[in-house]
Amino acid sequence: MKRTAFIIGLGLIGGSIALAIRKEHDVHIIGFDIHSDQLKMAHSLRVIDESVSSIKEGVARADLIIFATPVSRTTELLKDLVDYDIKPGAIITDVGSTKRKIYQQAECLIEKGITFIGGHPMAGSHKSGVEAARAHLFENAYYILTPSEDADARAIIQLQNWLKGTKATFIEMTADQHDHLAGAISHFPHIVAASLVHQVANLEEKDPLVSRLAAGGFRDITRIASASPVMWRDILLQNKDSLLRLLESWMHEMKNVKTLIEEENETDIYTYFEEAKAFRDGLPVKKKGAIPSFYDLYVDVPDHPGVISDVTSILAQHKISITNIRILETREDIMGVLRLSFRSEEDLDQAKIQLQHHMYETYRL
Ligand SMILES: NC(=O)c1ccc[n+]([C@@H]2O[C@H](COP(=O)([O-])OP(=O)(O)OC[C@H]3O[C@@H](n4cnc5c(N)ncnc54)[C@H](O)[C@@H]3O)[C@@H](O)[C@H]2O)c1
Ligand SMILES: O=C(O)C(=O)C[C@]1(C(=O)O)C=C[C@@H](O)C=C1
Repeated sequence: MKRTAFIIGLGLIGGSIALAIRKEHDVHIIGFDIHSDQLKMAHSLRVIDESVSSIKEGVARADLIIFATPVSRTTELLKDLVDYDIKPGAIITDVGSTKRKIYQQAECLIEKGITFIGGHPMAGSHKSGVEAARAHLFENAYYILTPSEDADARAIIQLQNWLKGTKATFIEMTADQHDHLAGAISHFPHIVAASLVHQVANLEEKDPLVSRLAAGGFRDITRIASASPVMWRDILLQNKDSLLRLLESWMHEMKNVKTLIEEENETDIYTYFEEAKAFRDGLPVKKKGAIPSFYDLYVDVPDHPGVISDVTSILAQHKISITNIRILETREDIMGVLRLSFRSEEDLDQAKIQLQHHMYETYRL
């Protein structure tokens, strides 16, 4: 008989996990979402096989239960689980971006002998909803698991086996360590991105030209500010302590930068950027972690008509698909830059070879 997976919250991540599970397992997937349109959409996209009208009903039938709701909802929903019938041997997990509060809430399940292993696939998008779900979303990403100290090693392996279709790399840590690290590389950058957008929005009231000028760099650094406000409100509230500490140290750092500019300290300003560049350039590019989110290749292109169709036709001739294309800069008589995004490392490598063969200068950041 087919095993059953139950996904609660059929948005971007719940949908992507369901698709990844289906890729590797002959499984019956049931789903629940408070928004009936998401549930219907998940059904018609074949993300789930069946919907249920309550969490209690799905939980009673499932071998694997995955909470893919915003983190504050997950904490609340876990509370109710203590009173529900759960199949012996069933594994419960979540995909939330914070881990400590969820783990604390799950402790009452763990004490009852129920297997709960917190999880966080470290990849995503600023898009929401099941329509944006993709089976390959987590390919090459880290998938953090936060099992309790005395968790059964076999259950951890079983969970990894359920999730092997994600093609992610599993890594274990405590919930506290997770929140500390995710605070620095994911949650805090989100606050910075939103604050930059606010700064420009405030300026726009005085000079509407500013948003028309907001191009490459501003758009790159603020992409994530387009993500779900519900999801990010919850993350900030659940990782309050780490974020307050990070804000303090950021403000201290900004004060130092302010002094460097006030003093026109050429040497130290240079060193500030040089050290940041060295660290950023040294980050692993092949791993999908916080950086980069996509397989991006940059191509220098002269600013003349037909160049974009030349690049795309070279790729088409070699059957290399691009998932996105963007012109980052074109000014008269100046080289422009094309940013091409690919689905996989292999596509990117092939594109690089073919474009270089046609004398295009390519590079990765
Ligand atoms: N978006 C990302 O980049 C990303 C990456 C990794 C992890 N996460 C985490 O994944 C979880 C889901 O995020 P998402 O991006 O898929 O959001 P989403 O908005 O696309 O999906 C969330 C879904 O949960 C449903 N939902 C909300 N409250 C519910 C409830 N009480 N019961 C049942 N369903 C409910 C919503 O209707 C929605 O369909 C969050 O905990 C988030 O922190 C997000
Ligand atoms: O790529 C993006 O849009 C993301 O913001 C993804 C991102 C991240 O910060 O890296 C966002 C939150 C998740 O918990 C995990 C991944």
